[in-house]
Amino acid sequence: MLIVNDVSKIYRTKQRLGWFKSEWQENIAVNNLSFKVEPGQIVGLLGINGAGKTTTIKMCSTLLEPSSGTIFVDGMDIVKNDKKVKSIVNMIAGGERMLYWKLTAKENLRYFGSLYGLKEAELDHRITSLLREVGLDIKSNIPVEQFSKGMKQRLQIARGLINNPKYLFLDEPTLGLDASIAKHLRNYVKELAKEKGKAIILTSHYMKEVEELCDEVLIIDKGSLVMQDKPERLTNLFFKENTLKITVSEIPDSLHTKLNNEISQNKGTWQIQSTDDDEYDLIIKSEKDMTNSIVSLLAYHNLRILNIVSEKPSLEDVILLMSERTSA
Ligand SMILES: Nc1ncnc2c1ncn2[C@@H]1O[C@H](COP(=O)(O)OP(=O)(O)OP(=O)(O)O)[C@@H](O)[C@H]1O
Repeated sequence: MLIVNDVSKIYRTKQRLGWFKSEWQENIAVNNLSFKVEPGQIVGLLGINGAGKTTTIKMCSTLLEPSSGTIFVDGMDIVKNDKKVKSIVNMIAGGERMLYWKLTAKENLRYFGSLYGLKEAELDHRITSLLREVGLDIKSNIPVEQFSKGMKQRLQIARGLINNPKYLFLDEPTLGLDASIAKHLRNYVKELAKEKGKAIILTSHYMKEVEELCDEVLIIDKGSLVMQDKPERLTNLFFKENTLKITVSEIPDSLHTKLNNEISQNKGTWQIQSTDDDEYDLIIKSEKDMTNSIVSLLAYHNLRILNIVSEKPSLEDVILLMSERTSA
């Protein structure tokens, strides 16, 4: 099990105040954070930019030392037993970092594998099976600079698995990938947890990914935990509400009572906003999709509908809302 207990990380940076003056500034990136991840579990770590996700993942994967608090992996303190812990954890970041472009896929894996002190025969065996698992076996001798984005990302996955880690930290693993490759990768991540028993922490900006993969979600803001729950609960809490925006050329006052009756019957709220083009946006928030009934009402009163947009909040909206609530 991974146990993060009351962990904080403070970055100290030197700030220049003039030609001869500078002072140290402290930035609390992670603030008294505690959580656990069990084998076979996928935990989503969510938060707005700068919330402290990468710092948390870097500490769990021994790349950074906590300023205070403890992190235990399989009963080992990551600071006191960093060598042993390093051999059973790994981190995979989205994008195109952490690979040597001039080296082939095989050479990259050989290099990263050698850092874990794996024996030649074991390394050979692992490289061959990993390249097959990520579908790069026939491309294994091609320099990475000739790979597509999806191929590079698949190689990143193989690199992250080269030491057969029990604990895997995935930082935006599907960033920039097209839909089909991302889907394939999600299935693979699920398999790693559910069939191979790996404990996984995942950061992602995609709600679909979080819903599909995570057993539990942690939302952090300014380094502190603001919510910990099942992803379905997150969806139920925040994604119930539809926002319907109907743009019309006018809304006569006489229609207000009828709109109010219709919308309040459905426990919704509404407002009218005038636009720069001398038009009006009727904005309705309700759990039930009211598109049909409102369009019928407006059409019955001969109002010209110029545009209709119906949307649910995005993951970004939910995280922002959580952050706003905690700073209020
Ligand atoms: N090396 C560093 N030195 C100083 N401050 C840092 C350093 N790395 C991160 N920070 C600061 O720590 C805070 C948390 O950063 P972190 O990268 O962990 O956030 P994040 O949630 O991963 O953000 P993003 O979604 O943008 O990747 C931010 O305020 C950031 O500016």
